[in-house]
This record gives sequence, C-alpha cells and structure tokens, in this order.
Amino acid sequence: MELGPHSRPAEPGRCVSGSPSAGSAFPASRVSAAGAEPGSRPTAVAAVLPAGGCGERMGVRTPKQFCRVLERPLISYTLQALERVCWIKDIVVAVTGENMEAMRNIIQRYGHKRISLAEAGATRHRSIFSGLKALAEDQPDCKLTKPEVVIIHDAVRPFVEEDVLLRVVMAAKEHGAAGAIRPLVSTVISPAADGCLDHALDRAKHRASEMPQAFLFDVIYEAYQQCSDYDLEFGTECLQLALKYCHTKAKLVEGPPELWKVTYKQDLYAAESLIKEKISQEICVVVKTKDEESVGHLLKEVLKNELNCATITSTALDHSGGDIQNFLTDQCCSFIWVTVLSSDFQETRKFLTALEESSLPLLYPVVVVLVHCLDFTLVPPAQKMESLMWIRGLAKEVKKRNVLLSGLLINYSQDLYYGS
Ligand SMILES: Nc1ccn([C@@H]2O[C@H](COP(=O)(O)OP(=O)(O)OP(=O)(O)O)[C@@H](O)[C@H]2O)c(=O)n1
Ligand SMILES: O=P(O)(O)OC[C@@H](O)[C@@H](O)[C@@H](O)CO
Repeated sequence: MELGPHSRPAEPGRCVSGSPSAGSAFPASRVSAAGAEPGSRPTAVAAVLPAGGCGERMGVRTPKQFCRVLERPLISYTLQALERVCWIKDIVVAVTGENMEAMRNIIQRYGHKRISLAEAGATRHRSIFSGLKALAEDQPDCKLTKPEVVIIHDAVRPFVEEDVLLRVVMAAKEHGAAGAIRPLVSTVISPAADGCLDHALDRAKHRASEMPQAFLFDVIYEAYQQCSDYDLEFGTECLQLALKYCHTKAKLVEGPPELWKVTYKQDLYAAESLIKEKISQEICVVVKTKDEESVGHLLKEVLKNELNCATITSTALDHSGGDIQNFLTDQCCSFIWVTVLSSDFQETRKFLTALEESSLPLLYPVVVVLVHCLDFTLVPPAQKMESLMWIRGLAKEVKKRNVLLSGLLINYSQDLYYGS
C-alpha cells in the first residue's frame, strides 16, 4: 500500500532542531497521586516513538507504520492517541532518512502537533537511542528540553489510552522504570539444540512485555549510553537495559488488550475493524429545524434501543454552519441527517460542507446517513427519482473528501407529521 496521493512538497514538521513545544507539563495533581508531594513541581513528560522499521513480517513494500487503515497511515492514529494526552509535551518520532519527507507530509496533512523527528537506526534500540538523544541536553544543537520522564511506545501500537500512559509514567516516577504487560496467550517453550522440546515455561508465572513503557529519562539514557553493541543490535527489551545497565527494576503495569503491536497483515485488518468500531460508537441525529426535532428524538430513542453499544445524541440546527461547527468533535464521526417533507437539499449540502471544513474527515471517514422523509401521496414519482439521483450524485462528490454519504427515502404522510 503506497502513501496516498495527498503527499505534497514537505512542509517540514518539527525536526530535532525545532523550537521547544508549548505542550503542558505533567500536572502536579496527577503526580501527587504517585506519591509526590501534592502541588509539587509538575513532571515534564515526553515520548519517543520508534518508527524506523521496514515491517518485514507484514510482507508489503510500504513499512507497516505508513500502511493505510481507512485511508490514513497507521502511525497517524498512534500520534493522535498520544496527542490526546495534554501532559505529554514533546513527541519524538524516529524515522529513516528516506521516510522523513513522508513523515513530514503526514504531520502536515493530519495536523499533528508537538512532533519532532529524529533519524532512526538500523535496529529498534538504535532508533530509540536516537530519539532519546533528541531529548538529551548534552547533544549539540538540541532544541528540546529534557523531560523528567520519557515514554517509549512503538509507532505501530495505535490503541493506547491516557489511563495506561498515566499509570506507567507514575510508576516510572516512583521506580525509575515501568512497562505495560499482558497475560501470555501461548505458552513459551524453550527448544533444545536438536529442535525438540527442552522445557516449557509455566505460563501463569510469565507475562508478555508490551508498550508503552516509561522511564526516568536519566535512567534510560544512561542505560543506552552504556549499552553494548550486541544489545543495541539484538536486544528487544528496554526494561532489560534499565535493569542490566542501571540496576533499575521496572514496575510492571497490567495493560488492556488493545496494546497489541501491529506486526502481521492480519493485525492491520484487526486494527481497521477496531477503528471502525470506535467510529461507530458515537452517532448524532441531526435535524434542520426545531419543529423536526420530534422526528429526530423519535429516531434517537429507536436507535438507543437497537444499538445499545453506541452513544446516540441528537441536535436541531436552526441556523447555518456555525452551529454545526460547535457540536462537531473528533469523537463523533457518524451522523444521521433527517429532512422531513422538504425537497430542498441546500441545507443538506450546507451540512456536508461544514463537515468537510471541520477537521473530522482528516482523521476519520465521516459517515452520514441522509434520511429523507417525503409524503409519497403528494410527491410525483419523478420527484422521488430526482431526489434519489441528487443524493447519489452528492455521495459521489463528497466521497472524494472522506465523507461517506448514504441516502434513505421514507414515505412519511403529512397528516402523521403535522398531527404529531
Ligand atoms: N530499526 C528499527 C526497527 C524497528 N523500529 C520500530 O520499532 C517498532 C516495533 O518494531 P517491529 O514491530 O519489529 O517493527 P519492524 O522492525 O518494522 O517489523 P519487522 O521485524 O517485521 O521488520 C516499530 O514501530 C518499528 O518501526 C525502529 O524504529 N527502528
Ligand atoms: O521485537 P519487536 O521489534 O517486534 O518488538 C519490539 C517490542 O515491542 C517488544 O520487544 C515488546 O516486547 C516490548 O519490549
């Protein structure tokens, strides 16, 4: 899967030489929960995202961090997840030189902030080390301020929430290092030289090490500076480096199942269905005017009963796009636009234009179901067909801008409506 046609001449994202970020520090109120004195100095937190791999196990030409999920590069979802966390002040992404421009295009296209780029290395540990150097103040022309705690998170683990980030950071503040773990799904075995089973590990006594991990910056930076070439070349575990080189025993933090790493092609399909599920969690029923509100409310109640996993809201837009912008959030991506006994599609077009102008279609495909209620006894057949063709043409037009429009024509008798 190639990077999309949106790639434009690079507007350079914040490379290492960029100015310090405006992001806030880790709020003191949260730190006090980790045993620090309440109201003490907030903890500065930054993140390093290794994104310099080639995705060999994915088996496609494009490195998996740039593979598209619902038309958007996988890494952009991870960046958005971290950007949702206001107390992460800098995010350093380690990418190869050949992918720097692609990364800058992604930063610009999806409006990512607080991002700095560093040159990846030949291994994941070398890429992480490069990202840490971008945050260390002992490096020449380094413009980023050194954080107290640094999160390390694989760029191909897009489903990371603030809760687990907060828990690993607070644990790292207390213990020097912390990492998310998950129960093992398969039993770990140790093969003998002859290729037969030597022994099996007790699965209940072992865990899978996942990401995010967090460290006191000085601990992990010192570990990487002391790290042997062998460990830099063949190691896969940052927690082990903190233990081996800084005698720091990481606190292990139970993480949710969504922390898995996109490694094989099936992981990409799983990521797509998880993102689709998240998008469909929030549905907003939109009617044009107050007097159509009863229809919208009725539809909302029906949907609430039928779709108990989704959050259904409704709103009436008495005015032009201004109201639409107010309720657009990056949480809601599915809308049911209801028009009753009206052949005027101008309001529909205004609504879709406002959607396109919002940042929503950038981050997710926006789904709009146009429910067009007509009194079929009053409307000639030609008008019904005309309405359907109009909706079809509009759907084709807005699809280019990541808005997926479907139309539903419903026979809705006038006396039922005005009698309602
Ligand atoms: N030299 C490398 C190798 C890996 N990574 C990053 O480390 C993360 C986890 O590594 P992995 O899943 O192994 O990614 P790849 O090395 O790309 O995968 P593969 O082993 O299948 O080639 C990924 O975000 C990957 O981009 C990196 O920054 N630099
Ligand atoms: O070896 P990979 O590069 O696939 O994975 C790197 C890390 O994500 C993996 O080692 C976790 O166990 C966390 O350390």
